[in-house]
Amino acid sequence: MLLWRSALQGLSFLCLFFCSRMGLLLKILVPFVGLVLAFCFYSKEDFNPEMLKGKRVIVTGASTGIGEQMAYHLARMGAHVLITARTEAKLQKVVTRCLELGAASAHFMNGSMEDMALAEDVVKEAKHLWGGLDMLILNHIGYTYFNYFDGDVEHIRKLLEINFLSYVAMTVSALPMLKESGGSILVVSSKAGKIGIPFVAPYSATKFALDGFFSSLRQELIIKNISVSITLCILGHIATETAEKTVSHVMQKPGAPKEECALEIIRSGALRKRELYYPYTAVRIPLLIRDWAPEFLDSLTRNSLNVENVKKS
Ligand SMILES: NC(=O)C1=CN([C@@H]2O[C@H](COP(=O)(O)OP(=O)(O)OC[C@H]3O[C@@H](n4cnc5c(N)ncnc54)[C@H](OP(=O)(O)O)[C@@H]3O)[C@@H](O)[C@H]2O)C=CC1
Ligand SMILES: C[C@H](CCC(=O)NCC(=O)O)[C@H]1CC[C@H]2[C@@H]3C(=O)C[C@@H]4C[C@H](O)CC[C@]4(C)[C@H]3CC[C@]12C
Repeated sequence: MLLWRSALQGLSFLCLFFCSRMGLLLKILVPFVGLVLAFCFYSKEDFNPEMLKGKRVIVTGASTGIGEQMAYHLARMGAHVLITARTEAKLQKVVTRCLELGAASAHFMNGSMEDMALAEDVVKEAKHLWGGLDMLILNHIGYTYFNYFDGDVEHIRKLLEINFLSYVAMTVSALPMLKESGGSILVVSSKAGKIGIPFVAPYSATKFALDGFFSSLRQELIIKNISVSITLCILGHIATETAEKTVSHVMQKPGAPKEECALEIIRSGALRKRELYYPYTAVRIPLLIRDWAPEFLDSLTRNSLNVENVKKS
């Protein structure tokens, strides 16, 4: 089977390479290669929602968007959830809904992840509530603009605190409990954390940092035979309220559904996948092109946006 998959992958790469030169890539081979690779890599392994029953799960950035939907899926699966964000009223509503949906328990802690002490306190609260932790879902992001980089280095520093260093701080605090439970870390990242996308330079820097840190940490856990999985979730455009408000004027297609995205993140973490690509074709194909024809990918990405609608600063 492995030989079969390697042969298919090699054939797919060759097709991509030759047809990218002949300009056929866009119309014929991208869907074909996407299907082939989806067949190779994306078999619906047997995920069972029962896997999450009674599991103790922290979800950050869960007052709205993808994080909110992940909380609801976990509740339906009978997990214990501890959710975080800044807005207490929204968190309270999500907790109430989680209990209605069947969560084994549901609690929240509100505050900004600019504060590393909060990052650590959330993990301490999980220990206090449950005596342990099975899954840490790192999902929150700070506010970012979608425009030409304006030279504001302080914005990048602040975004690194919220989008990257707080993820590291929570991981450091949670690792002892995750080692004990053989648990999982799910790191929500972006296509903008793997390839160059215009108008998101500060945000993209924080997502690339996540890949570097957690991919290195995963290697160390394997070397030390520590059974804690790390799943890096590479997302394309998802139809959350914030994303639609931020980019609807430049996107040529609607975002993917946040509910399905949330379920795929949980599924990939429960199956201890190395990486999740969602939507599969919109994310996996560009990553394959990235290393074979980077300039071609850059032009594809620019052409996918209504660049003229972004005001030049
Ligand atoms: N939507 C998309 O197109 C894509 C999303 N992603 C990733 O998916 C994840 C979720 O995105 P999405 O659901 O769209 O984001 P949303 O903006 O919908 O949600 C962000 C969450 O983070 C919380 N948050 C914001 N600022 C802070 C802060 N300073 N400290 C703590 N929490 C904070 C928000 O709550 P509150 O304001 O109450 O604090 C909210 O719960 C992110 O990691 C994002 O990078 C990746 C690719 C595409
Ligand atoms: C515009 C990006 C997608 C470009 C692309 O893939 N085009 C080809 C195609 O669509 O097939 C978006 C990919 C990632 C998005 C950004 C992100 O990672 C999350 C942020 C979430 C925040 O709430 C709003 C803006 C985001 C920066 C979001 C903007 C759109 C993307 C860059």
